[in-house]
Amino acid sequence: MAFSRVRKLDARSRGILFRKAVVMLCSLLAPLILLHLLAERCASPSPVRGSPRTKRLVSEWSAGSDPAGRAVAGGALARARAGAMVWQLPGESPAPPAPPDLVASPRFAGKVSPLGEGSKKLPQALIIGVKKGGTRALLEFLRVHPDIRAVGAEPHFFDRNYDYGLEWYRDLMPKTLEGQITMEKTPSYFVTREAPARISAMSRDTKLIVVVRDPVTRAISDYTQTLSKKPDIPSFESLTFKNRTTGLIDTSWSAVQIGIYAKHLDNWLQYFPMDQILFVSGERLISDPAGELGRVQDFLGLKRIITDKHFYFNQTKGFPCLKKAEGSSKPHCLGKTKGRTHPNIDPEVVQRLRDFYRPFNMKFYQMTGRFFGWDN
Ligand SMILES: Nc1ncnc2c1ncn2[C@@H]1O[C@H](COP(=O)(O)OS(=O)(=O)O)[C@@H](OP(=O)(O)O)[C@H]1O
Repeated sequence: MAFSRVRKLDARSRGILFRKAVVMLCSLLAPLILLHLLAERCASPSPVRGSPRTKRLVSEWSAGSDPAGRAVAGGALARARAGAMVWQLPGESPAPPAPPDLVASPRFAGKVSPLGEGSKKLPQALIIGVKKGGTRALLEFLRVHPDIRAVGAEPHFFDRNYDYGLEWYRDLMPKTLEGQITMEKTPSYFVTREAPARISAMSRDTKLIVVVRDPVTRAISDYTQTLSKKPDIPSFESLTFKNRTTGLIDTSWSAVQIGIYAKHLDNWLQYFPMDQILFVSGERLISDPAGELGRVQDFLGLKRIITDKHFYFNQTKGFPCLKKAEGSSKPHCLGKTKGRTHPNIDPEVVQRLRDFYRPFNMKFYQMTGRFFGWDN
């Protein structure tokens, strides 16, 4: 009995001793393990937690950008510069790289303040027409110029919104710095009777730009746009004539009316001298955008900054596009409402319209001193 008690006590004390040893060992090892883990965490990059966007931003940042967020070689901007493929459609050749003077655009070299400095001014130049002439393309291309600032939407001030007053109009404008030109485009001005007097009242020095296009194609383009919104309208052929049998053209139909350029121009010449109006060929704006843009920059008294280096021809779109749009590093084509497929029109009707427009076109060539070649 005594022997067994001694043996029991021995076993208990051995157990206590063992537990104490384990506790001591643990308290010695724990800080060591903790130190080791911390050291490892500092040595290797931490996994990025959060949304895919956060992960992308962090990886772009670590791929190369300075602390201010400007990407350096290998970073977001560098990839975007080389990233014409973002816009590429299957089977399409990639957009050529943007010209270096675009990459280091003066726009981002302090001319336009990211802090929104400058003041809103009334436009010094307007794209007044014509509807479906290529006015959006011209404005988008001009906006690449660091000395041009323009409203994206059509203000329709001198036709629909005149009663709101000039202060309302000015307020729509973007802020500009000294030497920059404020612009807007509203193609309906060209055919608005009151527009020349109203624009002249704002400033007699306003420079006017009119993009003109073969009036027959323009009429079909106009009709195509209406058809896309109202598929139930009568055919182009039936809308063209007052009386199809006599072949009398319905000149009150706006699609026909707008193309009588010489008549509308007469109205403008009551208020503006010819040298204050520039006519841009809608056809050449497609076949040689840089050439037409050169003329526009000269007319606006600007340095020829927009050149053929800024454009590439997008085979799928079938139109010239910008290698880099304003304020962006990506290639940019106009949207799908620009460059629609036109319906087939009865060739006899097309010929009848050509005959109708010919004398007005001749007059227009004479007035403008430029032969647009619509009657070849
Ligand atoms: N680069 C480029 N990309 C796409 N489209 C171009 C371009 N240049 C000129 N065009 C022609 O512009 C036509 C539309 O003219 P507008 O912009 O003046 O139309 S609108 O009056 O503002 O609705 C549009 O007419 P449709 O082809 O009938 O759609 C185009 O032919």
